[in-house]
Amino acid sequence: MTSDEVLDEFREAGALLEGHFILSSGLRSPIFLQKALVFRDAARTERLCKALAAKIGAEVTEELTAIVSPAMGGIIPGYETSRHLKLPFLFVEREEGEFRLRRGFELNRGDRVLIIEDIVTTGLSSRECIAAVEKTGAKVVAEGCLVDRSGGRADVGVPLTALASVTFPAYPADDLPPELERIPAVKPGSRGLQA
Ligand SMILES: O=P(O)(O)OC[C@H]1O[C@H](OP(=O)(O)OP(=O)(O)O)[C@H](O)[C@@H]1O
Ligand SMILES: O=C(O)c1cc(=O)[nH]c(=O)[nH]1
Ligand SMILES: [Mg+2]
Repeated sequence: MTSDEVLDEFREAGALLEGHFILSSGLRSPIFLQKALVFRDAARTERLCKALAAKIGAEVTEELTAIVSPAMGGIIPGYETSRHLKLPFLFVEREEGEFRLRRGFELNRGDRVLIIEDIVTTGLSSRECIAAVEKTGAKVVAEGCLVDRSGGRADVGVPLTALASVTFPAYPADDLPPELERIPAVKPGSRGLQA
């Protein structure tokens, strides 16, 4: 699957949004990939994650024992990719702002983990997820994501396999172009949400 074909899946799902968005990192962007609209279609999700699993199979030669994804966005693609790679699937979720394994999930020193993310922008959420996994003594071997919207510039600290690599603009909040200043900003993601 090419990057254009992956973006077409987002477009067809109505998930390629234009406006003024506050990203998880705090950066602002005129484009947002609303992955939830992709994941509401199981067949579309399967197509994307099957292709991601195949790309990971070709690029990651080291043995893997588990997949871990960061909630919320990573859970559905992580689960679906685990089905194709035939690996156990776990997720980390935020507790007082920090990613942790909960719900009886455990990893140990022998585990060799693949992280699966939905979208990578700055790589901050990926690095936080990797730190949480490594606290258990497990080793993070590689990461896969559906879309790397940094066009390969984000450094997650392990080799990253992106099904699509694209460059979408992102700006610091205090350095917005005039066309964004004019639109009220919305924050679609879950980081910082209060219960
Ligand atoms: O590479 P980054 O700059 O960290 O941005 C990408 C992250 O942002 C989104 O998560 P978000 O925290 O918005 O919450 P969500 O997973 O609930 O959508 C997305 O799911 C990635 O985890
Ligand atoms: O950087 C983000 O927070 C982000 C960007 C994007 O396009 N989609 C998303 O879910 N999160
Ligand atoms: Mg996320």
